Amino acid sequence: MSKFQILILISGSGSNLQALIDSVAGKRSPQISAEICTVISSSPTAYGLTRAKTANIPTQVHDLQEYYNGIPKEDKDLRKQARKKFNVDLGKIVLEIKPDLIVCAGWMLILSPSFLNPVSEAGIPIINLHPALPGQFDGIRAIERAWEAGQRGEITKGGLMIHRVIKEVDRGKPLVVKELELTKEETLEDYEKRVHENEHIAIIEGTILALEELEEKKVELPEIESLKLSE
Ligand SMILES: Nc1nc2c(c(=O)[nH]1)N[C@@H](CN(C=O)c1ccc(C(=O)N[C@@H](CCC(=O)O)C(=O)O)cc1)CN2
Ligand SMILES: NCC(=O)N[C@@H]1O[C@H](COP(=O)([O-])[O-])[C@@H](O)[C@H]1O
Repeated sequence: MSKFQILILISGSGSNLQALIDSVAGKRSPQISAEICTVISSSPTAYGLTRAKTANIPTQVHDLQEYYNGIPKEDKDLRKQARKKFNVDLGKIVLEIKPDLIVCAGWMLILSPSFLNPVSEAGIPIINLHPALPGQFDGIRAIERAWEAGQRGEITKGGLMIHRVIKEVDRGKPLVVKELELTKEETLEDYEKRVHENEHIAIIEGTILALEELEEKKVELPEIESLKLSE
């Protein structure tokens, strides 16, 4: 029986991609029973591309800056059109590959409805790793912002989550949530290290949960089809 195919979106170092690569290869538990069909990076210099190539995983670069080339920063409308085409084209690339699941593992660009809608219509779920608790620090620099809030005594808990990707950034349904105590004595570097260690576990757990949901849907479908035929 063919294995589920996972497409992974990255933008940087790819340490979470590496955790998924190692899990799929059986080098890290729990093991993901699926294949990584493609890694797409938003940056041509992302070290994650090297990690993927080392693991013989096909890679592509989908660089927003290439879409912005020649457009002055001040030309907001033209840049908006270019960004929309970036999303439309990314959707076409993904639908051509037809993965079963998309994992955002450090993908640092907001995905617009021009991408999300066709992918959703194709029935391809997307999950994302975010280094903050649900509703805590949406967007970028979440680790730093959580640590700073801890330093100000505003919060005592930070953490990270794996969540469904919807239009509203970092507001999709959480699949995995890991809370981390924040103390004023801990340096940002040490907190960041703890976050990353837990991310590498959470991204495997979240991917397995998403695949299990796909499996359940696959099992349900024939039953529904057979019920329809018997009517
Ligand atoms: N529609 C969605 N897109 C994305 C989601 C999501 O939940 N819904 N998750 C993000 C990942 N992410 C946080 O986990 C995130 C990444 C980047 C940004 C962001 O503001 N990016 C800016 C550029 C930032 C910069 O480089 O200065 C942008 O896209 O213009 C927010 C959240 C993946 N996408
Ligand atoms: N908002 C998204 C976001 O901040 N994602 C963060 O990018 C890093 C990717 O690291 P990696 O490239 O080593 O996997 C991770 O820390 C992840 O939480």
